[in-house]
Amino acid sequence: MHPNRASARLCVLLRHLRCRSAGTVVAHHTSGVGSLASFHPQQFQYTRENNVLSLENRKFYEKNGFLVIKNLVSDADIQRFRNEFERICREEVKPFGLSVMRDVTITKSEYVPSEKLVSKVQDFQEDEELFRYCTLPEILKYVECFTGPNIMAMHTMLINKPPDSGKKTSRHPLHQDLHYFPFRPSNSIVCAWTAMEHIDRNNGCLVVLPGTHKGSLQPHDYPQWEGGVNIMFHGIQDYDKNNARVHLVMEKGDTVFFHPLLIHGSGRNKSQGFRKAISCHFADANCHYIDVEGTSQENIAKEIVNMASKMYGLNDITMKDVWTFRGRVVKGERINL
Ligand SMILES: CCCC(=O)SCCNC(=O)CCNC(=O)[C@H](O)C(C)(C)COP(=O)(O)OP(=O)(O)OC[C@H]1O[C@@H](n2cnc3c(N)ncnc32)[C@H](O)[C@@H]1OP(=O)(O)O
Ligand SMILES: Nc1ncnc2c1ncn2[C@@H]1O[C@H](COP(=O)(O)OP(=O)(O)OP(=O)(O)O)[C@@H](O)[C@H]1O
Ligand SMILES: O=C(O)CCC(=O)C(=O)O
Ligand SMILES: [Fe+2]
Ligand SMILES: [Mg+2]
Repeated sequence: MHPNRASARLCVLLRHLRCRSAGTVVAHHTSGVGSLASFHPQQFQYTRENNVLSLENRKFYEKNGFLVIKNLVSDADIQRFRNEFERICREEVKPFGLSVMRDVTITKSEYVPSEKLVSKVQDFQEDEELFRYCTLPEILKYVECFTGPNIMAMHTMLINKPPDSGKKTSRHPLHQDLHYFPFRPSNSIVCAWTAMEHIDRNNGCLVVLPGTHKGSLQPHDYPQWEGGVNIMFHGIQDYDKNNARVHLVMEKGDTVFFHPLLIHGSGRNKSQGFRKAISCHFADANCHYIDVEGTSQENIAKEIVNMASKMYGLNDITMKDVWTFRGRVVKGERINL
């Protein structure tokens, strides 16, 4: 799309969304505890009752901040996501709003449209084929246990972790996703991350620090890595090195649901293949925006807002605008976000 047309479209959209949200009554969900939770002997804080999670599942998530569901997404769906990703890389389609990221070691190399030069695509909310992931009933069924029935898909990514160039830039530093999000409460946000192939320590699996979702949001910044760091890959500067690290070995279709405060990252890809995963962050539509000015999130907010302003040639964009623009309702109604 021509950049002027794109920014004109964005202006109209933002005006519309600002009007809409101005008239909305703010109704906060104060806790993640569902109405039937009181029938259980223990109180749950991070999950809601809806007859999908077994008691064992719920206890696991409450304690650890993540839950892996095996074989949740079909091979046929994953093949469709792969096909569409390849079409995007070959520039056969250019979904509105989508960002294509290359590894930091090759950002200055000549641009050839190829899957081998793309490390991730982000914000595919306007790509019907990839966005199907965020609407799959088998995914939403689980998401609802964390968000409740009004569900927004807030942030979408397909990660194509490249074989490491030798500079270790394929790592993703340990971080909490909440660092990027100007909405709360955190217990009403969940990430779904689906392995698109077998993923283990060799090709750079997810690494999680179980139980860290019970802590608070930590300050994040670029790690001091000799070989360079990818843009916006902030990490926690000093996390508890004694905390157990768990490497999540996953098969194609396996899906992990995790809390936005859970500290996680991913290791180097030592294989020759491009390790693929697709993910979406969902939130309860009742969540509310917060002002991150003066908080530890200010550094990333500045980067995100600058990037969006550059992308659309607009200079009065706010963090709330960026996230309002990215968000899509996938179940129930759009409320505050
Ligand atoms: C839990 C969620 C975590 C999240 O990630 S939340 C969302 C935050 N991230 C985003 O929104 C990323 C959105 N995308 C972008 O910022 C841009 O698309 C992106 C990746 C910079 C590419 O920009 P383009 O304009 O398409 O490409 P370009 O090649 O002209 O680059 C613009 C400037 O950025 C630099 N760059 C691109 N990819 C990089 C990388 N991987 N690491 C470090 N720097 C990188 C590039 O060198 C260029 O810099 P300069 O202008 O020449 O100084
Ligand atoms: N020394 C370190 N300091 C800070 N973060 C690290 C360090 N080493 C690894 N990490 C981060 O921890 C996570 C997992 O690392 P992991 O040890 O699994 O991968 P790796 O170091 O790339 O590979 P491996 O240890 O299997 O050779 C990643 O997010 C990585 O960025
Ligand atoms: O797939 C990965 O390597 C993890 C990415 C991640 O945690 C993120 O982008 O927030
Ligand atoms: Fe993350
Ligand atoms: Mg290591």
